[in-house]
Amino acid sequence: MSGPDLRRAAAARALDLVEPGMKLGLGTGSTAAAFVTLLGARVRDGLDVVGVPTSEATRAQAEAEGIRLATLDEIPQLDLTIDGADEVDGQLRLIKGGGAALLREKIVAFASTRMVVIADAAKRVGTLGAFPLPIEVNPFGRTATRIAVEAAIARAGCTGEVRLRLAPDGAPLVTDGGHHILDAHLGAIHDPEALSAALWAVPGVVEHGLFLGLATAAILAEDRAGQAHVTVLGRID
Ligand SMILES: O=C[C@H](O)[C@H](O)[C@H](O)COP(=O)(O)O
Repeated sequence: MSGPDLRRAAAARALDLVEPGMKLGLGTGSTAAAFVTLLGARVRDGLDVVGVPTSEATRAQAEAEGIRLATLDEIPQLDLTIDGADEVDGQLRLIKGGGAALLREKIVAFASTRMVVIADAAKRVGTLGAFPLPIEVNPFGRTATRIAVEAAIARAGCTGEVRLRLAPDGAPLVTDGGHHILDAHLGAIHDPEALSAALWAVPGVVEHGLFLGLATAAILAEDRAGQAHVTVLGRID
């Protein structure tokens, strides 16, 4: 069973949570895209929902699917956000931002009553940090910010290298919000709360990819004897 099949299985389970009239946060990435595709089919069958996209990429996809969209200024409180993740641990703590959408994703998740993560079960980890932690920074003073970020990481008891994320053309990647991304290759984050607080103390850090206390459930899909098997962590109702 391929990755796309597993992503679709997790997305299909999440679609069961959607009810008519819901205000939805629409995540970013390949798994969230699978959900938007399935949601689009339901909308064309008559389901009435409104979505707030977490990236320009998701906005374009959702528009093409015919999903009614709004901004968080028009709808500041959402019922449910469905989004992917790069890592999820047993306490539903996440690393997100592999697709550089972490800032809007976190704003939308924070504005949602429920955030349900959908992912290939391979994203489940015992300890966060094998996936490089994305840290979104203002381009102004980026080198000074990077040095301060490295010091904050050390203060939080982590070690590793911090690298500027580049776009395919070799220039610094620019997020939807006009910022840059530093990827912290840490290996293991034993105290995510301490690292989050340390990063927040650095001026120039706009957001980081640790999502702590935001996800209410995770739907994880894995291959069992050629069939997609879905496991739910947390409360799905
Ligand atoms: O910035 C991107 C997001 O946080 C994605 O949700 C995350 O990278 C997971 O993406 P995918 O479902 O493609 O693995």
